[in-house]
Amino acid sequence: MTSPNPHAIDTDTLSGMKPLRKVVYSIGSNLGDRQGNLQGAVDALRDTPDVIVVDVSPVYETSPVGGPEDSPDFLNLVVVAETTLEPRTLLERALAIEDAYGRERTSHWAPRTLDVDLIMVGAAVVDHEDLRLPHPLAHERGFVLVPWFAVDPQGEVPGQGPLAALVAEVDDAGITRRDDLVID
Ligand SMILES: Nc1ncnc2c1ncn2[C@@H]1O[C@H](COP(=O)(O)OP(=O)(O)OP(=O)(O)O)[C@@H](O)[C@H]1O
Ligand SMILES: Nc1nc2c(c(=O)[nH]1)N=C(CO)CN2
Repeated sequence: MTSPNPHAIDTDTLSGMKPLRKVVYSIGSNLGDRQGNLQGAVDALRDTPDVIVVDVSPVYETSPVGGPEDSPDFLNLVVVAETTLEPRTLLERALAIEDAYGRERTSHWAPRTLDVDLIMVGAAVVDHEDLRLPHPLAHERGFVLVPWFAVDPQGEVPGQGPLAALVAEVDDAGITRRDDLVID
């Protein structure tokens, strides 16, 4: 008779485990204390149960894409994390973090103290009015691709391909790395 394997995990335990998925956030601010707002958002993500922050990109100063003509420049960064949470729970948390930083929902693409967008959650594909994944514009936005590529050169936008190829195509005029602005 063989003795039981002390390292074995029973199948009930395994089937109850939620998969760990990669989640990528794009965070931007173009009003108020822009660096402080980004730092606050990163801290809030780190404080989120079941979200493990793996990488925080450098900060980039970026020209506004869309929005009013007099829109101020943004500071942008990207956070790469791992999570067992569902996309909708992640969205609720992202919106709560925006609200905590005084975000007023005025017009689409209006200047904002804090914008926390979900770019991808594993291989999830969602197409609802209030949640679209992967983010439908991520693959063409330099302010997302450039920071993301800096910390995750092997990354991919699901359905769109490797970051290395996407970043090579994107217009990076108006995107300046700000190593003087450090996020802890
Ligand atoms: N992937 C996503 N991440 C965050 N919000 C999303 C996503 N998909 C849809 N939304 C919805 O978009 C709303 C936010 O609209 P908002 O005006 O802030 O868009 P935006 O961030 O300015 O524009 P864009 O969608 O071009 O990034 C949220 O209330 C949310 O329900
Ligand atoms: N440079 C820049 N432009 C934008 C940004 C942003 O974060 N950075 N966010 C937008 C809506 O999500 C629209 N335009």
